[in-house]
Amino acid sequence: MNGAQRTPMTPDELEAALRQIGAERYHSLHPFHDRLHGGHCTREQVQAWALNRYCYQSAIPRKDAALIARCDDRDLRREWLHRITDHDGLEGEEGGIERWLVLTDGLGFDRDYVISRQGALPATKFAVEAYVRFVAERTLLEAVASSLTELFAPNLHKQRISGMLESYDFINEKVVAYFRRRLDQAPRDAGFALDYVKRNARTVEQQQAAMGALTFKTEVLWAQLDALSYAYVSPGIPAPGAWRPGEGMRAGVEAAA
Ligand SMILES: O=C(O)c1cc(C(=O)O)c2c(n1)C(=O)C(=O)c1cc(C(=O)O)[nH]c1-2
Repeated sequence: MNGAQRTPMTPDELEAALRQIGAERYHSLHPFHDRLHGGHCTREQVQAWALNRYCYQSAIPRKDAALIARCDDRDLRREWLHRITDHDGLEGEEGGIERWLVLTDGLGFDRDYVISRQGALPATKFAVEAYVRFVAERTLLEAVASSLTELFAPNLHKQRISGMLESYDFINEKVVAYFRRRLDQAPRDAGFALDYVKRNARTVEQQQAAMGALTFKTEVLWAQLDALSYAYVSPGIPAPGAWRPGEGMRAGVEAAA
């Protein structure tokens, strides 16, 4: 389980090692999440979080397309494909990105402003693009393993749904629909990815690469919350050009807020 290890772990030992990475590093541990779920964010801080997270959401289908583009295995491509439509939607069936925009609508944002990503923090953009590039450039095993943070997402989403509904009068069932839907989607996707990694990471090197990919991904998520905290909590200095409270709202929303 460390750099000196010479004998590969069994698949179940590998799973335990991957879960340990989540237990130690997943962004559920970030103080921004306590603040968000515990009702201690201002409306502006919730707005900043949702605006920045749109960048992540909207890049996920590009990341999944990058994985498919380099995959010779037809079964894996078929299995991975629904991840794209889960986010982009299908004719007559809205996807996760639309549900995320319902959340930003509920927070008063103008959709074009959100979609333009012009107000996102530089660190958000860099972290998200690093994830897309990682998946495009590293081995397929690492690309699949980097999605394994989703193993840990459902607990976080459950806390988020109940915490935010309870704590904020500007959050309602309609705007948390994104997270309710992920409660079914994420375990299915993470279960498949975990099984793939357990079957394909057989050597010490492959197992270390899979663990490294998951660690990298926890850093992609953590860096986004660090940046958000610096810009909008303390010291509260958004980068030049990044969103400032009141910007990017739909006409008339500011007066009602
Ligand atoms: O709210 C969250 O904390 C959170 C985390 C993650 C994750 O762990 O990567 C994802 C999501 N949400 C999510 O909604 C989502 O669609 C998603 C896709 C992926 C991925 O790596 O393919 N992660 C996540």
